[in-house]
This record gives sequence, structure tokens and C-alpha cells, in this order.
Amino acid sequence: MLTDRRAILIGEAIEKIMKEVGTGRVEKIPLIKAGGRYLAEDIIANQDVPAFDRSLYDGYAIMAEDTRFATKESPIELEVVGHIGAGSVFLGEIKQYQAIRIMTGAEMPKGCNAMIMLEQVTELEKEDKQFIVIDKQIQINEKVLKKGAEITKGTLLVEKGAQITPGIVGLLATFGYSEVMVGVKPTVGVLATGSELLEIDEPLEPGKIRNSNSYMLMAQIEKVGANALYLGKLEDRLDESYAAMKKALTQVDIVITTGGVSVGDFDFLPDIYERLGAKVLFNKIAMRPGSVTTVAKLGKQFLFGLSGNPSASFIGFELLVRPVLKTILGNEQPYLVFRQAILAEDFIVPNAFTQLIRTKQKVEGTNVYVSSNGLNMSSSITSLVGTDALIVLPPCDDGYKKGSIVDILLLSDEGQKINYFTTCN
Ligand SMILES: Nc1nc2c(c(=O)[nH]1)N[C@H]1C(S)=C(S)[C@@H](COP(=O)(O)OP(=O)(O)OC[C@H]3O[C@@H](n4cnc5c(N)ncnc54)[C@H](O)[C@@H]3O)O[C@H]1N2
Ligand code: MOO
Ligand SMILES: [Mg+2]
Repeated sequence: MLTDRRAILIGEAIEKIMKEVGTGRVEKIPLIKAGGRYLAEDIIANQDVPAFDRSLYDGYAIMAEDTRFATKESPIELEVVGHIGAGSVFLGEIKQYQAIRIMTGAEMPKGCNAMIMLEQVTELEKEDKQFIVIDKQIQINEKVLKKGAEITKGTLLVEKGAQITPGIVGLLATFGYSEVMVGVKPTVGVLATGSELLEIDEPLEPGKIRNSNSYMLMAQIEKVGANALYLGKLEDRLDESYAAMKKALTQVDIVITTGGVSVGDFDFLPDIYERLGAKVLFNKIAMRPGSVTTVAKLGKQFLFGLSGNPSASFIGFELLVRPVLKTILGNEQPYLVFRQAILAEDFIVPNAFTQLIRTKQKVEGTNVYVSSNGLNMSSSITSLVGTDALIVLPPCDDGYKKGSIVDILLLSDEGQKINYFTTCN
């Protein structure tokens, strides 16, 4: 069926969608499961770090004043009256010209205000007593990490919305968070449409193809951090497809469909949205691939009608679904990271729609070069392999020449090996 379609700009499409995203639910989960999730609470220091003055090295805790006149010519001797490792506390009293043998991380004994490393003293034994000889002046607080030197109680450590990186996990553990509040993972159902579709384990038949989009989309959903649910594939039959969609809406938070969203005789998604009474936010975007991408809302639930063409489906997800899922998960910066790069080939075909070209970045020195990663067609699947960014070419009558500076959207955070074998010389 033919429906009225007005292509809107990608930016407008994203705005329309993002206006409709409510805040996600939150839950408390064990820290061990929290990596990669998004904080639903500010983390505030509930103690000083360190919580006590700590020795930074293995050696001797001393009173710095005792070394005031120590020199190579007239070194001083301190008697060693105790011995502690990390985790132990010296409970005695230290007097003038005494020292405590102390290990890295141990709490500084009361009365001691500096430490000296093992390598910097000479150890002596006299009449069954242990002594150290020091031949230089030691400053107050030398080699001691003072209580609160890193963080003082009450400091805001990490803001709500941050992704819990391994570093943040370490921080949370330091402050005793065995559980942490995070955004709940939405469940996203994937429903493929098309009478041509076979299951992936079925042998090919004439005119048929395997349902690759569902699996690709589920991997994209999981990569973002949401839960993916495979809802199967549908024949291009309106009544059955409508019933399947109704059922899907009871099973998941968001439904993504692929295919059946254009103007063909068997493209039933527009009719399904109408029958459901869903609010269609838009049904055409001035982008290629993915121009037919349609997004609707039924109550609080999003229905993403992605194109059936694999590259279009992939890009529709990254540009439109990803920010919604990230926002629901609690991320306040849900968009793809963008940077600039140099075009390594001509794109001189004029296009009224923004082109999004799959690319694999080539880094040479400080320059990043981009060109099409294989077949630049909506139907292409192989161009998605190795793709680590999308080149964004807004409409332009003259197209784009090799050497132009263009925007790219990053899809991967994988880097390149750097040369670790250099020095500053
Ligand atoms: N007269 C017009 N025809 C088309 C237009 C148009 O504006 N006027 N738009 C074209 C564009 S652009 C695209 S993109 C496609 C989008 O079509 P649909 O989203 O309706 O998708 P289908 O027609 O169902 O399938 C398109 C293509 O993708 C293959 N496909 C579908 N599902 C899967 C899947 N799960 N895994 C792998 N491949 C899949 C399907 O076999 C088709 O080849 O419409 C153009 N036509
Ligand atoms: O939507 Mo189509 O992908 O523009 O080729
Ligand atoms: Mg179609």
C-alpha cells in the first residue's frame, strides 16, 4: 500500500524519537555484575582514602625529627622496637630514637611521621637488639600517604549516568559498594518479516534467503547492553503479522521489525501501525540507506520499523535505536562518537539524501582516511564486516571529492597497537 511519506532530516528524526524516550527503571545489582551498566546514583565518598596514614614503601617508620642532624659523616642510630606488615597495627608507643620496621601499605604507628626505605638504611645488631643507621635528614611526611590524600569523605566521585568501567568497579569496591543502583536493561524483541525468509539453519531454496537481519540486530542490541529476544519471522500476511505484533508487544519493552516497511504490495508494517492505533513519528528519513525507516509509538512502547535491506537495517539501529536503548539504560551521552577524517575516494554522485557509508578507518600518522568498505549498497551485508565507522555525507549537488574533510561516526572502540619500544630520545 502507498502511504504519504515526507522525508525528514536525520537530526529531526532523532529529535522526534528522543523526545519520546522516558526515563528507564532502576534496580540494585551486585557489583560483580555491574561492569558495563550505567550508574543510577551519584557515588559519594563515604570515607577518606586512604582511611589512615600509610607507608608507601617497605622500610622503617620513624620520627623525622630524630634525623635532623644526620649526615654521611655523622649518621644516627635508631633502635627497631616493632615490626608490622600491611593489615597490622602497631599498638605500642614509640620513643625518641626508635623505629618500627614497616611494610608497604601498613598504617603508620602512632608517633611516627615519616618512613625510610629498606635500601636507604644500614641494619645493625647489637646485644640482641636491632638498629638502623640513617645518614641523611628525612622530612616530615616523607614517603607517607596521608589520610584523605587521595579523596576526602563527602567528595562526589562519579556522577549518575556514567558507564561502570573496570576502574569504576574498583572505586566502588574501595568504598564498600557490594551492590549498586543501575538502569534496568530493556528487553528488545526482534521480529523479521518476509515470506522469502528461511531460518539460518535451513538449506537455501529457490527465491529464498536466510533471516540474517534478526541475528545481526540481536547482536547490536546486546552490544549496546540491552536484552534481545528473538521473536521469529513472519510470512508477508497482514492478519498474522498484526497478531504477531500484538503478541510481541506483551512480551517485550520495544519491538524492532525488519522489512515490510516500504511501499511494496507486501509491505504491511504501515497497515499494522494503523490497526494498532500507534502514533507514527515519521515514515521516511532523508538518508541512504534506510530511507524507509519508520518509527511508531504505542503508549510507552517504541516500534522501530527498520528496512529489510541489511545495511539499512544495521544503520537504522545504530542511528535511531541505539540512543533510545542507551538512554533507557541510564546513559546521558547516548550518541555515537563523531570525529573528522579525510575522504580517500571520490563520492561525486549528487544525492538529495544524506549518505551513510560503511568504512574501515585507515590511520596514517595523525591522519584518518576513509573510503567505502566494500559494496556501498543498502542490500550489502559484506560491507558491514570490518566496518568501524560510518562516513556522513550530507546532501550536496557536487558530491564529495577525494581529500575532503568529512564527519564520521565511530562504531568501534578498538584501537591499533602502538609502538611501545620508543623513548623520548
Ligand atoms: N517503489 C519503491 N520501492 C522501494 C522503495 C521505494 O521508495 N519505492 N524503497 C526501497 C528502499 S530504499 C528500501 S531500503 C527497500 C526497503 O524495503 P522494506 O523495508 O519494505 O523491506 P523488504 O521489502 O521486506 O525487503 C527489502 C530487502 O531486504 C531483504 N530482507 C528482508 N528481511 C530480511 C532479513 N531478515 N534478513 C536479510 N534480508 C532481508 C529482502 O529480501 C529484500 O531484498 O525497499 C526499496 N523499494
Ligand atoms: O532505504 Mo533504502 O536503504 O534507502 O536503500
Ligand atoms: Mg519492501
